[in-house]
Amino acid sequence: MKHTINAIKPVNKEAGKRAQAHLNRLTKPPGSLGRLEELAVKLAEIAGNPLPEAAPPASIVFAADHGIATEGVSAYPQKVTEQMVYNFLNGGAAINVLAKQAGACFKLVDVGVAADLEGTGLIDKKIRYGTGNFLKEKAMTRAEAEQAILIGIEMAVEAISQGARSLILGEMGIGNTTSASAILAVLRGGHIEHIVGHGTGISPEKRLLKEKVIRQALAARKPDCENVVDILSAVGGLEIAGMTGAVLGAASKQTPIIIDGFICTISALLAVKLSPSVKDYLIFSHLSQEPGHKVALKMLGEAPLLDLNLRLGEGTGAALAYPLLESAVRILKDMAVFTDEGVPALQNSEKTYN
Ligand SMILES: O=C(O)c1ccc[n+]([C@@H]2O[C@H](COP(=O)([O-])O)[C@@H](O)[C@H]2O)c1
Ligand SMILES: Cc1cc2nc[nH]c2cc1C
Repeated sequence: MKHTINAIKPVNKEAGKRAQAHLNRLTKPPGSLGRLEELAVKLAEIAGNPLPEAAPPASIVFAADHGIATEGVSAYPQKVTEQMVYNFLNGGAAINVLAKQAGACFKLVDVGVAADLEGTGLIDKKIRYGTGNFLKEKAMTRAEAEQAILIGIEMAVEAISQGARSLILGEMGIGNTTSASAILAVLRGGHIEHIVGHGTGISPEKRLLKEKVIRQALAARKPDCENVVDILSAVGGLEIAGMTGAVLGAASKQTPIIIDGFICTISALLAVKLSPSVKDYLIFSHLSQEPGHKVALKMLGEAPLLDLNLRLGEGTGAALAYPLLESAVRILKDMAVFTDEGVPALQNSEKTYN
């Protein structure tokens, strides 16, 4: 992990300036493509190249179970994590559809599902059969948390070595909004009412129970808010740690990583805590309905690209935002520039896309 963190460099601001200068010469009023221009500059900074690439993307979903689910904090039973893994492997989940549309290769990584799984395409990196119920015991050992981060690094680096030029990050784990909310509460301090939400769709009464469970668990576990591995081992999730690793791995390889909803953003927050330079490699796709997401994004000083009332996870919001990266790249590469004579003939581009 140290080796990867040391390999994370600040992004290349000079390449971003060159991209911005190019954007300003394109046949449009300066700045008129708004946030798409910001995205183009960001991609140039990440790649260290004013003409960056985003294609092809790879979609990586980390799956794991949560002992805290037995406290009745989710609308669904733990078994659904396993059922959804088979759905992912059969290509029937929302992320399969959206990753295919984005032209992404899809990877499903089991870091801690509480069942023995088998199937074509499954990447078996199981560390344990779900976390411990962190109301009663630590979620995992520090060694397990570190191992999950290392697996995440390995998965991201492998996808990039196989040709991915951007990553679409996602997760699956019944109960993981409770874990993510607990982590956010540790990092942020203060009251938790505004960060605990309805997850998969729990009732107002269950949401109050969820709040109580988190409050009691934090009082019992007392994680060190300055230590990412300690936080993960106290109240974390194996897939949350895996995604933190994937973020570190992508940043170490100067590759943009598209962050999905609430749980994924909490993983990103942990990665930024480990290495502040990571932040400039992250693209926040959408605003989740989970209230803690707004809080976490504010801590990072980030505004997501989309707001579609999503709360599914799996990387669906990240996959939906991916085409915007490709649009930013194509604007940089394919638009005509103003000449001394004014607007050039508009049929200037010979490039076509299928
Ligand atoms: O991505 C989000 O913002 C998001 C918000 C709410 C729920 N989820 C998904 O729903 C599951 C967690 O919800 P819960 O209620 O079981 O804690 C997990 O599999 C997540 O992928 C995801
Ligand atoms: C059906 C279902 C699908 C999911 N995908 C991500 N989290 C999920 C939670 C449930 C319950």
